[in-house]
Amino acid sequence: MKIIDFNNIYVSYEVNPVLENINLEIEEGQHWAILGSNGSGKSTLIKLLSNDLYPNTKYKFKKLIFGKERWSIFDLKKNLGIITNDLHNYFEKHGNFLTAYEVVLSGYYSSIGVFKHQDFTKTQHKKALEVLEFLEISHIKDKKVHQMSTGQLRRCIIGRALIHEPKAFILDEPTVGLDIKAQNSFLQIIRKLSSKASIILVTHHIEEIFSEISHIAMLYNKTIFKQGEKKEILNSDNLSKIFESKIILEEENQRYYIKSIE
Ligand SMILES: Nc1ncnc2c1ncn2[C@@H]1O[C@H](COP(=O)(O)OP(=O)(O)OP(=O)(O)O)[C@@H](O)[C@H]1O
Repeated sequence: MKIIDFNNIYVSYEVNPVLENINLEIEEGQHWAILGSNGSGKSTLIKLLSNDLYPNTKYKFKKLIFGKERWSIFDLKKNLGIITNDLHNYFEKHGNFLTAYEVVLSGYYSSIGVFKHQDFTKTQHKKALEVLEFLEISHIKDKKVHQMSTGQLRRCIIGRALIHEPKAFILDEPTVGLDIKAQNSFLQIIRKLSSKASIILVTHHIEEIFSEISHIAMLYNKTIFKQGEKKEILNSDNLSKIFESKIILEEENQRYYIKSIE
């Protein structure tokens, strides 16, 4: 089953085209990194996936998510855990009185917080605890959002999606704002998550491409410049092109890093 099956998609903001001729097929079980420089259209691509934006109907296109053309927002969220920093910021602003446990539980109603009229079953409560355990944040169960570190809140937000056991997660620059240690432990959590669901990691940080990532798509010049298996696509030439710099990429123990850039 294909998670994403896109063909000939164009997206414009008002009259300006931002994405052109997007063709992308992502199979269940694969893990992808979507790479692109600032302004290359990564966020736009995510908005397309979350149905916050629609393709330009001037062009004949295919846009299937799990084989379906139409989704209700709620059903889509159950299948596809989309984790953006907008959501993180929203919780910081409007949900800072919530505990870690409540943030996770709120996923059942896709609400910001839990309310008296919302009923949760025993199974749902149990699941919320399991999710906290899996994400290694059981110890902050009763901690409130305003007392949490950035990494802790981000894990809670993943937990909020994880209660639905989605088949795939789309993570938009998930390590923004994390220090080196927090970044590393967060990446370990994402790797753990990759045993449960497909990961689509949207980033411009090469060193975040963990070993389980099997495929790469590179956005450049409003379109997908290259895509395919990591070993074919992730190289100095392709990176130099999309970041418009002379980049030497190195790999050691399945970790990639930029050796030099001019
Ligand atoms: N609401 C909008 N209205 C008009 N143009 C927009 C809008 N949002 C984004 N754009 C433009 O679309 C292009 C792609 O932007 P997008 O945010 O998708 O890039 P990105 O790859 O996510 O960038 P970054 O890495 O900086 O987050 C940019 O040229 C941007 O200026």
